[in-house]
Amino acid sequence: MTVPRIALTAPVGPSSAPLVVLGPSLGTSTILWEEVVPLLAQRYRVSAWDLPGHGVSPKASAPFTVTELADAVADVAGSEGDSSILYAGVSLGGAVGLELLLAHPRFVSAAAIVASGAFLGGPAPWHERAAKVRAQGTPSLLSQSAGRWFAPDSLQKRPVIGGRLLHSLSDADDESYALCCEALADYDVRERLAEISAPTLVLWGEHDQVAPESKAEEITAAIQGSRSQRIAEAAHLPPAERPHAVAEALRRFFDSITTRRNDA
Ligand SMILES: O=C(O)CCC(=O)CC(=O)O
Repeated sequence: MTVPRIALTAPVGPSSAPLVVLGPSLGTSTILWEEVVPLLAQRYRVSAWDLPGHGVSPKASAPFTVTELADAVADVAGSEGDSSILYAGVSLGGAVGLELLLAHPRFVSAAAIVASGAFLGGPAPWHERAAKVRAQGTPSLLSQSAGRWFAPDSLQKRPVIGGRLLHSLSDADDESYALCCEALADYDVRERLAEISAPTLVLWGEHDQVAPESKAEEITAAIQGSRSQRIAEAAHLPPAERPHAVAEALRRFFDSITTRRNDA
């Protein structure tokens, strides 16, 4: 395994504000968070990262684990000079969030896990998807992914961002996408959730079939003090489908951490 390389956008927001780092779901890019960033940047410095071979991150050519992706995020976010960060990630980006809380508990002071879970299906479906992408490319996933990503009305209501996200998928590097699938094949932190003590918020889309409410409940049942919140009219990509609802939930959550810190 080799540590994958990822790119982080330059932070936007007040220069002395706490840093919020936002992570993508598989097949998407920083576009996923584009409408949330300005809403959070009123109070936070906000950066987003791209998966290997997606958006502007370099392609991957060797296997990596979700833990190693989390190490890469901690490494690039650490180069911003903050002693700790706040984090939110969607699906694979949420899995990275749980790994960050486990492996970098001093650096990640709170995380929001969005449309994700402690286990995302296991080896068989991910190896199957990796093989399909290596044989036929990411464009072969478009219609099925669109069906899973968006709630019934989301694409009609938000065709521009929906279309751009689907372009992120067809533009993603095939081998990097396949390597992300293989990282998810081996991902399972269910037995380790109770080790997490940092504040954790779980957001789930009411129409999400990839990470439904049961996955959110599995996390909140195991992490003491964590809580979950449903995002209505969203499926697997709530930040793009309901940016204001997601930004509001994140802002309340992060404000509760930073207020506590300021009062201490
Ligand atoms: O979104 C992820 O990071 C993993 C789940 C997934 O692949 C969703 C999809 O494309 O159908």
